[in-house]
Amino acid sequence: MATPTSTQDLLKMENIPNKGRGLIATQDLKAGQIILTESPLLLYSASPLFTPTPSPYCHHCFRTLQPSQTFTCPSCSNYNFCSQKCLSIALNSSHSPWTCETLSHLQNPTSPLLEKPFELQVQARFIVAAYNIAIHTPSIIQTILSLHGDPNDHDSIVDNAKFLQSLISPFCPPNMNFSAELAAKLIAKERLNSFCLMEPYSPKGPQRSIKAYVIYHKATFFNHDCIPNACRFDYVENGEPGDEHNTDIVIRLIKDVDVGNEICISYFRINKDYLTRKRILMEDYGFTCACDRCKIEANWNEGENKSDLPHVIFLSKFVCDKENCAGTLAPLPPKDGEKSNVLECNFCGNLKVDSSA
Ligand SMILES: C[S@@+](CC[C@H](N)C(=O)[O-])C[C@H]1O[C@@H](n2cnc3c(N)ncnc32)[C@H](O)[C@@H]1O
Repeated sequence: MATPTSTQDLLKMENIPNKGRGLIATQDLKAGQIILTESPLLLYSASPLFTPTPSPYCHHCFRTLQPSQTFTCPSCSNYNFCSQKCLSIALNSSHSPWTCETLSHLQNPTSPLLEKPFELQVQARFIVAAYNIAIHTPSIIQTILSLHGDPNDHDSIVDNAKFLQSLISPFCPPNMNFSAELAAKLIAKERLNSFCLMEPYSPKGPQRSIKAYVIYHKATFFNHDCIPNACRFDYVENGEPGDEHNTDIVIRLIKDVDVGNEICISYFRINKDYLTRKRILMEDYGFTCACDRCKIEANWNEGENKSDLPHVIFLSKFVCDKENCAGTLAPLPPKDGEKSNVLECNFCGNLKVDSSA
């Protein structure tokens, strides 16, 4: 596993034709290079408010809880933490007294959220987390509001915001101007800019589900490409309990990138077929991808020999072939200026020697 190192400012934000803002290389960069390591602006649980079993993850750092070492919120008894340190930090930040009290009301058995879809229950968590940040660090909310996304992007945003605001407003501090309009803007930003922290990989288990959502300030400006030149790693289970850097995002290059070229990630697993990618990108992100791979795949004829196409070669090299994985492989960081011939999977962590390097 690669140890994240500090990253200099290797990226610059620019307007990219037909894509909005994007990130470009400020110098020639090598495959495997870590180009960004960044801590969350906002992090919240993807677990619905009403579930039959408690979440198996620390409610602050999202490491897997060890049953013999669980620390519970002394006020609500609903939330568990992996260590005394995580609990103490959480009580002054992510699980502040305001959050604790508001979530307790929303999770009351008479709560109107009980019968609502899981998606709305998770949105309630997001609004509580965002308002909690607004109370303690208002500048972060201004940053989130400056991101891409508009309440009119999706039919349900305004209605969901009104409903959630009606439930949360009785607990809002009177001096804070929290409103349904603000909630709608926040939901719109969250929809387009959040990353998922996934459950640990298991070769036998079902597809991994999401344990938390995270918004990062700079990483959110990576645009999508179906043949990305970078991919995202996280090391959530690493480090000592209470060390919060485990939720940092690490972006590593898959290929060399020349100065001035845009660096893109894929917004989902790279092995998805053309029609699935097209649908997700339109429904979830509101755009049609015009990358080289999409242009070719949109016009593919049945029976055509595809094995020598650049993106087919790319996929055969950089899609992890471990059972139940299909993560993206990227070289380990270069050492002493030398590129590594070992590829690491960003889902399962498997290491594989690249015999073609
Ligand atoms: C997470 S934001 C990326 C940063 C964004 N470009 C900005 O200006 O803030 C995602 C949005 O960027 C745009 N985007 C990302 N990749 C794109 C692409 N390949 N083609 C067109 N638009 C893209 C879409 O509007 C998408 O909803």
